[in-house]
Amino acid sequence: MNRDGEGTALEAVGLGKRYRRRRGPVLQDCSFHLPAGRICALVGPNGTGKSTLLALAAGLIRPTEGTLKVLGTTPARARERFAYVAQAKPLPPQLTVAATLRLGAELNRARWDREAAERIAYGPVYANPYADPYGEESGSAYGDMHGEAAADPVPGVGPGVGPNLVPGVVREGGLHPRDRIRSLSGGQRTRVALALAFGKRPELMLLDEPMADLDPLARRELLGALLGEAAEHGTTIVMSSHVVAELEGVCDHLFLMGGGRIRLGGDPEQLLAAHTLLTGPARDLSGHTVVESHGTGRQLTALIRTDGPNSPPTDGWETAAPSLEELLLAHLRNPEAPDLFTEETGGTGTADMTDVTDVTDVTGEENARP
Ligand SMILES: Nc1ncnc2c1ncn2[C@@H]1O[C@H](COP(=O)(O)OP(=O)(O)OP(=O)(O)O)[C@@H](O)[C@H]1O
Repeated sequence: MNRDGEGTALEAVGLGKRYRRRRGPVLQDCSFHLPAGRICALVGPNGTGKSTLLALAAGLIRPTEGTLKVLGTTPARARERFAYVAQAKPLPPQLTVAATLRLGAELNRARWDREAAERIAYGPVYANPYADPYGEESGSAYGDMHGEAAADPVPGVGPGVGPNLVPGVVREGGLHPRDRIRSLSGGQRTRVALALAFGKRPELMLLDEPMADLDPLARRELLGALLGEAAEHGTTIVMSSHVVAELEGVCDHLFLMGGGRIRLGGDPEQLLAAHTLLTGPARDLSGHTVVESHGTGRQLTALIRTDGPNSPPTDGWETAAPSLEELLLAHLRNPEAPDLFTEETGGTGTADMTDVTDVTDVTGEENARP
């Protein structure tokens, strides 16, 4: 339990991962703490180790150094309690959607939530309240594996629409229980993979770029489902993403990865409140922690830390609160910006938000982008 009486979803201490001896480490001395019940966005440039961190948490690979606890124990011991959706979303191509969900149910007998899984897989497909999405005639997982799909008993309704469905209610891009995995688009596979994750009713969901190949409507629907799940069951969600705009207002926790570690961590509101965006004629910003600055000619835009001992300068600067996108972009542009963690998130050896007194004297000039 942490100081607020919450459990801990993830705890890394001195975590390191190196794939090949001759190559540099992907993660190095990475320490952080994620309280349970948060919806956490994991962001960072390509190749910074987001998938690696999620795979370590899922127990698919082992750390080279340090430890990563999942739900207070090792990933292996926590296996039943978390769900992991990989970027590649490997699913058995020969199975139907219904058989895949049945397999999920068989593998997770103790906790399977059929309704939750079907809600995600089929979305608003069913208008018939008596519909049985598994359809008795759709056969067993074995039958499906061996190509024994049932013939469509509703003549003229069209391919993929079965007897338990009201014709015309399968929305465009929607799934039917008897669709085979191999016939699905990338976004439709994502839907099935997320359905398996939801059906498991996990305490923790580890999602590697879950929204990448979904259309805007499906994104909205599935983000809504994730929020509902987290609110109703206190599920912790960790999801990597490159789409910063969709994270705003959804996540109540943020991890920015870079340089083999978490560079920014904590409640996005608190992280934003610790920064000010300045615009004005270029001049000396020494005495302030400048995260990043860039300018055209004599005009400068700078993101500075405002949680240090110095208040933001007011003389001639226009000041504004940064957006989440501006905060992240500034840190991405300047990998040298000092790390920042809200109090509850920082691991061993990390900066604490209450503790950023070591103000680096950086002028806008020195830190300007070329
Ligand atoms: N199985 C592997 N064997 C060797 N190197 C690997 C392996 N998996 C990842 N890497 C390397 O580790 C680094 C981090 O990769 P990772 O996939 O974790 O990054 P990422 O932040 O998820 O990237 P992206 O945003 O592009 O998905 C990369 O340099 C990658 O080449």
